[in-house]
Amino acid sequence: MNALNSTVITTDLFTRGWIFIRGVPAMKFLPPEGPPEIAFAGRSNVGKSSLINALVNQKGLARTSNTPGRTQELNYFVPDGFSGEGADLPPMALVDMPGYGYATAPKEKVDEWTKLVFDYLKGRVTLKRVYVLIDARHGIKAKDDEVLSLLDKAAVSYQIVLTKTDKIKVAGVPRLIEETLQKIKKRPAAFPFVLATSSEKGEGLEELQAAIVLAANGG
Ligand SMILES: Nc1nc2c(ncn2[C@@H]2O[C@H](COP(=O)(O)OP(=O)(O)OP(=O)(O)O)[C@@H](O)[C@H]2O)c(=O)[nH]1
Ligand SMILES: [Mg+2]
Repeated sequence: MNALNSTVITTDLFTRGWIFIRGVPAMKFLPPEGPPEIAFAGRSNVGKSSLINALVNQKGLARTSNTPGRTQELNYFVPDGFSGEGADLPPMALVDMPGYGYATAPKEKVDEWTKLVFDYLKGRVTLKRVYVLIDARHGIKAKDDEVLSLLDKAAVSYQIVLTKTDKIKVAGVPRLIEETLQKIKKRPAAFPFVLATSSEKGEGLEELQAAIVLAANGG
């Protein structure tokens, strides 16, 4: 184990500036496996890019849009201040993913990036945790179930994060968490806690930051 690997990651990391380092349009363009990667997956428009921006408190970092299909590559974000040369690697990377399900883009392109999402999720050694985002208004859909099954099969640790909780009644949140937990309780790779967030209102972000830090530290 070198000095870098023994560095303990803390939530202070989220108060630094973060930068975009690479957009990956196909598996062969992935960076060499190194720092732990934490990925954000979910249906198009569920709020993946917005959640990354909210986590690092930088509105324009990941591009967001009302039109589903905004993110079309695996976009890598890391804390600033690491050269990436030699042992000076960032302690972790957040990976924003294209959405699955539907998108305002030609079918060929959508098929291409859906394949990229699935290949990355099942085949990346340094992928430490996947946050699967579920819109609080819609709950788990068939396409989400497909992704959860893939992650179970590949034994990739994942946790469900409800998004856009500001769009439902406050009283509905605990009920939705409970319903979602019931749906995933038999899934072997699912973390048995469901997080509820609103990027818009800044809710649930500290819990998610703490969870990410634990995952990146290998916990
Ligand atoms: N009300 C509300 N709107 C949100 C929230 N998070 C995201 N949105 C909106 O939802 C839309 C989609 O957000 P994105 O972050 O671009 O979603 P995405 O999952 O990255 O979408 P793709 O890259 O297209 O797959 C945007 O119009 C956001 O402003 C939230 O917490 N509350
Ligand atoms: Mg996006």
